[in-house]
Amino acid sequence: MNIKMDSKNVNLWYSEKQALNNINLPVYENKITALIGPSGCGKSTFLRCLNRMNDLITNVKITGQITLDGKNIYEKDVDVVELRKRVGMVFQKPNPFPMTIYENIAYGPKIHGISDKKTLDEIVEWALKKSALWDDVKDDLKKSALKLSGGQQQRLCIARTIAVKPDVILMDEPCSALDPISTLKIEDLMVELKKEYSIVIVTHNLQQASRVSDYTGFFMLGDLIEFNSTDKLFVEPKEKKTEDYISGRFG
Ligand SMILES: Nc1ncnc2c1ncn2[C@@H]1O[C@H](COP(=O)(O)OP(=O)(O)OP(=O)(O)O)[C@@H](O)[C@H]1O
Repeated sequence: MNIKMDSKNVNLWYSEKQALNNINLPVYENKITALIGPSGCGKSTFLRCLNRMNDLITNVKITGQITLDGKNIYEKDVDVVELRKRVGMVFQKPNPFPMTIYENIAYGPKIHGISDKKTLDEIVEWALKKSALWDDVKDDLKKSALKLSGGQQQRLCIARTIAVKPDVILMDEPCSALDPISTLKIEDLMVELKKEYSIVIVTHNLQQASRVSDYTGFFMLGDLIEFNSTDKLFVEPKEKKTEDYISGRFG
């Protein structure tokens, strides 16, 4: 099994406050990795380290190493725009751009230099099909993306992410604003997408982690308490803290 991204001794501080302590966590290729743990334990902070989204926050200090295909993404010569193309992100609240469905998807490829209309049309259709939205919107590509339902908007955001052909997709609680049916659709989509992408998802929903993920990391107070295959972590956790959390004793 190939390691797509790897983290070695990652520490992160927001000003004086340390939010991640010595995190070592692999992201396996074509697998879904779930990050779970109580509120404020550092899941989203760690997720944002994987495509350097924390660079946008002032007074953040990061030490350690995170690699993508063996290359340290924090090295000085790394082009962050190119990195975020390869490691895309889907946020908690669907955040389509206030433009048409078509333009939402074509936006990224255009920024990365594609201007041929036919190629863009093909990318839009491909990305919408991949994210199981094509049938819903194929006759409405010129409609504002903001008119879609919340679940459709989140699938559009996933389509927008894959339109630039990333290697890794980061998802920060992508279903927390959605109803149960839309949630199941996104979960099915993740399982479909892992055939081509490596996925990391932050979730508060333990059932969701156990349903969709192959690997799970359990965080607490900035520490990675346990990382294992999802089956093992949920069925026979090694750590007492993991067992207490997954059995609902705290969090
Ligand atoms: N921009 C920021 N500036 C300062 N501190 C921050 C910032 N973002 C997060 N923190 C702090 O870092 C710690 C980890 O937060 P983080 O959002 O990563 O946790 P989380 O596990 O994702 O939480 P939740 O499940 O509630 O989203 C918390 O104590 C939080 O207050």
